[in-house]
Amino acid sequence: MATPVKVYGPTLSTAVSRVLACLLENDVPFQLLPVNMAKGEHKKPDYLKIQPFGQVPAFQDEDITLFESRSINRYICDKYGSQGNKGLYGTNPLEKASIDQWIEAEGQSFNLPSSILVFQLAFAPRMKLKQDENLIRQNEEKLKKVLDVYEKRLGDSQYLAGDEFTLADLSHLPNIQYLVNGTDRAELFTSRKNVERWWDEISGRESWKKVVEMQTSPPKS
Ligand SMILES: N[C@@H](CCC(=O)N[C@@H](CS)C(=O)NCC(=O)O)C(=O)O
Repeated sequence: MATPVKVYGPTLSTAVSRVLACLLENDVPFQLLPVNMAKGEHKKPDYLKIQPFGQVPAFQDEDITLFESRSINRYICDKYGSQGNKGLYGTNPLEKASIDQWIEAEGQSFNLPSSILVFQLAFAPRMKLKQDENLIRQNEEKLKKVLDVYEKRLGDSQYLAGDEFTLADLSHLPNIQYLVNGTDRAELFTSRKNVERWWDEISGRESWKKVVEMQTSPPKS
């Protein structure tokens, strides 16, 4: 049997959970390796050898090491796509270009305001840090503008890159999960009817439900 791929980092990390969702979609066996971020393990020389920016996740498959969750996911689909969900990263250049376009939209437009809100609204209170109301307001406005674009797009097609669930939709799951279920800002999504329908569909996938289960009851290490 092939050696399981390795994912380094905690399941609560949005970038780690993005990779886990992709592995589960593709039925790829994996081993999760803990990185204790509270103790700064992600900045230690041994870890920096596999993730030079000192962030999670890092990923290993046989003798290759990768970082950047969205690139890792493209690799997983290219290599393992035939084991599980074949359509996640398209089957021809045009499909791939459309999926890439929406993965970029997620990475370049959606991710920054949404991850600032996740940190400020979900993590800061848990960490007993003071919230920055200005930053929250500014990023809420930015996110609303992005979601207005999504609302229009999702009125024309079932998913972002067309009528199939793809890596582009999957990439959004971690931040929306926190905003809808871990803050009082769910309305950003539920007040937009196409976005709400889309969120219900993508968050209802078995793969994502498993990731959320892993986040709420992480395996004992
Ligand atoms: N673009 C990277 C972002 C990774 C990232 O920001 N990871 C966070 C946790 S979700 C982290 O490691 N933060 C600690 C740090 O930046 O020092 C990816 O998608 O993999």
